[in-house]
Amino acid sequence: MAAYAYSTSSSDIPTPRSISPSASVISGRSSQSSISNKRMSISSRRISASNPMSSVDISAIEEAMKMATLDTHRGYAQNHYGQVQQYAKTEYISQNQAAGYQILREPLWNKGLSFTPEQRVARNLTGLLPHVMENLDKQCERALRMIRSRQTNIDRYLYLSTIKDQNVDLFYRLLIDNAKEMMPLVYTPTIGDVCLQYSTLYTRPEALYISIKQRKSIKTILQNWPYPNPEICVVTDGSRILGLGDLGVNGVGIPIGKLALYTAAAGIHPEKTLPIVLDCGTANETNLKDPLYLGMRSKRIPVEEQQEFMDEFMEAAREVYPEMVVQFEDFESEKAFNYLDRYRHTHKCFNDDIQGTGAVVLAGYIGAVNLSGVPLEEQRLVFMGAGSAGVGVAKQLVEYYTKRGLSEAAARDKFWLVDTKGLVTKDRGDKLADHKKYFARTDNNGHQFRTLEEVIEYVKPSALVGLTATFGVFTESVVRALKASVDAGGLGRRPILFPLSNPLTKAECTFEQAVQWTEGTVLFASGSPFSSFSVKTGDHIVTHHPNQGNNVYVFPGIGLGAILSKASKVTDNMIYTSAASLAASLNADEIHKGLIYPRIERVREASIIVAREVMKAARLDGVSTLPEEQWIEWEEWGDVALTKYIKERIYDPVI
Ligand SMILES: NC(=O)c1ccc[n+]([C@@H]2O[C@H](COP(=O)([O-])OP(=O)(O)OC[C@H]3O[C@@H](n4cnc5c(N)ncnc54)[C@H](O)[C@@H]3O)[C@@H](O)[C@H]2O)c1
Ligand SMILES: O=C(O)C[C@H](O)C(=O)O
Ligand SMILES: [Mg+2]
Repeated sequence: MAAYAYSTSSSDIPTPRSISPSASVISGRSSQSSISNKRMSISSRRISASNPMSSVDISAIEEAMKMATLDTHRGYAQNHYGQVQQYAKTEYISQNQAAGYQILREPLWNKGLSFTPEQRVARNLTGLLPHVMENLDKQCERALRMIRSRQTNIDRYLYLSTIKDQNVDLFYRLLIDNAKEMMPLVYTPTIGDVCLQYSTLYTRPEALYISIKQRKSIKTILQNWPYPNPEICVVTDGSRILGLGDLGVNGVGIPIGKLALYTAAAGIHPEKTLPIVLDCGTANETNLKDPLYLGMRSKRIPVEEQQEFMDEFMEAAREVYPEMVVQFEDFESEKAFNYLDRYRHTHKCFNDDIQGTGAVVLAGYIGAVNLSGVPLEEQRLVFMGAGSAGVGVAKQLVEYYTKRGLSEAAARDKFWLVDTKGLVTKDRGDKLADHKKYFARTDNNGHQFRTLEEVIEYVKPSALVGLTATFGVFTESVVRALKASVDAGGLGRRPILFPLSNPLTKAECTFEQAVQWTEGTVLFASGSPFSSFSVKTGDHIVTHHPNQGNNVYVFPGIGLGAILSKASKVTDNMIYTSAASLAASLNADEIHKGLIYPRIERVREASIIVAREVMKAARLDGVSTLPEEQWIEWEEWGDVALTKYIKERIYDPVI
């Protein structure tokens, strides 16, 4: 648990500093007295010390609130502090109420109806809340009823955001306990719609917004974040948001959503998460014409200028928050590859779309191959889409094959990548983007294959992966051709079909289509969630269960593992291990149902396994900076001890 000491010597603005270097700053279930509570207890101590009768004098409140809020973020704190003063000085509101009211207004302090009678008295909350005391489960029941009564998913999202703005514990309890229902609201697909309308839906800031015009102030802006020492940052420039293209600053919904899942799925304390959007202009004409658009109203800056901006951002981030892991998200492919190559050896960072997607699809592929009846070495894979995700996934799978004994050339030969111009070949006649060159085929004898049907006819694949951001490109004839090519011998071999594009409106085909067109034999995973469905055949009802092949199964565990192992960088092996451990995390029921990923309700359990194995990989690669004695102890006690260590450090709101 985090421990903080406040230096009061040189300035009236105390600065927090960790006094427990070996302890993680992720707060745990056992630590309901997280940093914010710590601040409050400091506040309360000072208040009661200054007045044993607990009638509070205004200067004590002022000082307490300074202690509570001025420690990290001046603008934010001054705002809070200003409000306290304002309330405290208002004729109709007593000084005691001011302190209590402030607690209820701070989403990280507010425990809603969970405050005990003692806490209500001690914190001047008496009468500010209805009489009942309710645990979080009860409060979730109320919230669920409200959410379910809303007509649209955007309305549900907005309701959830209101809860997040008021009571962080309640928001995360809801998300953790109702992952299947809530995740599609705070993440894909709803978050796609939210991003499209972000500038209209906007009510309050939830991220750092750094524009190219603020290049000289990046450090100051980072320091302005109200919570101390973030451990994980998700940053985008909004240039390729899901499959929706360039949304500019409106893309900030993605870092916000991903970080909500860092907390829900991996227990990273919400105070330790930092969403950032870099505003480099946008190519999106709709946004540029929208009078409410919140970003810079100008065209995207040139790639070179953004490179410099990015260098400055990465440098500033490392200087201001040296422990923070940076996750690159939804940068258009050229930048995605460049930034990953440029910073991966010098900064604690990884790219979710390239590496996270690579890992999650590898995990699903391992499971699917086991069920397919086609041995691993006989598999032939066609990828529709050769962008950051397509190439990232194909490379991860090549690594898997090489680890299983194939030469790199033989492994690479198993992949046929297709883009808008057809099969990617060396002699296609167009200038191939750098990231595609590795997979460009040379065995096509000068013939070019322009359509997916032609490619399937030529390759006879056993697996078809879609990362095109284009709805419906897996047509009936394509899927039927895939099935025919896999099971030409009538041996009951099953096709692997992964339409992975997000959100649902961009999926290459639907789950029902895939089942129908393959007579129920498909091994299916999609990026956004489809529902199970049942069909009656004769007396039998058969229920088909889809899989969600989304990087949410790995990025939270990769980030948590990197943080807890205090990794100096994120290595390829850490990413690879996340895939292998996810593939091994299915329970008996999931295996029995023929699933290839754990059910989404178990994403938190899976993330802990992934984090544990990522930590071990960090250690093996020599990038964990934890003390050696710690590792020796875990080696002695094994996974149980390491799992316990992780569980003790993760956020799990209770009461
Ligand atoms: N499931 C997941 O976890 C996950 C992870 C990352 C990305 N994605 C999704 O993958 C999609 C692509 O992401 P990206 O970063 O690779 O984008 P990208 O823009 O870098 O790549 C898209 C690729 O698809 C090709 N393409 C587009 N339309 C096509 C068509 N009709 N036929 C053939 N090829 C076509 C393009 O030429 C390009 O190679 C997005 O929808 C994104 O949401 C899903
Ligand atoms: O955001 C997601 O749901 C997955 C992925 O990172 C994407 O870009 O589509
Ligand atoms: Mg993404």
